[in-house]
Amino acid sequence: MRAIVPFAAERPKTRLADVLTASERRSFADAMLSDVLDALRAADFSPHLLATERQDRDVAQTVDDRPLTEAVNDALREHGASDDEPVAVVMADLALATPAALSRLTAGGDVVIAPGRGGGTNALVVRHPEFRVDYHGASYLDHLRAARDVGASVREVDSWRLATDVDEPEDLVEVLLHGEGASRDWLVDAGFELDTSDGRVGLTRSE
Ligand SMILES: Nc1nc2c(ncn2[C@@H]2O[C@H](COP(=O)(O)OP(=O)(O)OP(=O)(O)O)[C@@H](O)[C@H]2O)c(=O)[nH]1
Ligand SMILES: C[C@H](OP(=O)(O)O)C(=O)O
Repeated sequence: MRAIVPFAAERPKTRLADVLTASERRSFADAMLSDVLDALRAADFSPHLLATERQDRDVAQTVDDRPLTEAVNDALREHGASDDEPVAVVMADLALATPAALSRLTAGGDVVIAPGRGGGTNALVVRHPEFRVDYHGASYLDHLRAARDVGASVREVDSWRLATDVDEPEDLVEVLLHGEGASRDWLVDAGFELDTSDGRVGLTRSE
């Protein structure tokens, strides 16, 4: 199954600005993208990058610098999502995604939704030609509504790994705890460590 992977290349992960510089955020976002592409390929998806600028990677890609929703909807239109040719949309910041978790997206449903923590939509499979995305805000709720409006059935994938998109500094703790790939390695190389001194596990960084 084709999997569109949207990727904001120039100023990614601004919500991590308190703990990472702009160039570190670009480099870390790139490591997360590697993990997502690897996991998708291992789960037999064909990834297709939808990036705001061309990426020096061996992957099919479309460059589109418009906002996320417009770019994804155009890609859905172009690829013509249908029952015969479903199209997945998988975010590039799912650093904990495993092939097993991603494979759960492929079971039936006109629209399959893996919600993100905090109201977002981390992964979708679209089999209905009229379904369109509307990201940001509580996009999970907006996508349920959008599916209902076009008469599409919805199946939800309840997956902690797919629900954990890496947006805020506290999400880096989850990557250190549970990551298995380039994103975790990047954090370790950058000097991040778990802080288990008090209450909920936190994050420290060595100089
Ligand atoms: N193609 C494209 N992808 C985008 C765009 N904005 C975000 N994305 C991607 O969509 C996914 C989810 O986006 P966010 O969690 O908002 O990521 P972000 O924009 O890098 O992070 P913040 O600046 O902290 O909001 C990630 O895979 C981003 O790379 C965009 O305008 N165009
Ligand atoms: C793109 C957006 O991501 P979030 O801001 O929730 O990480 C969403 O899922 O609607």
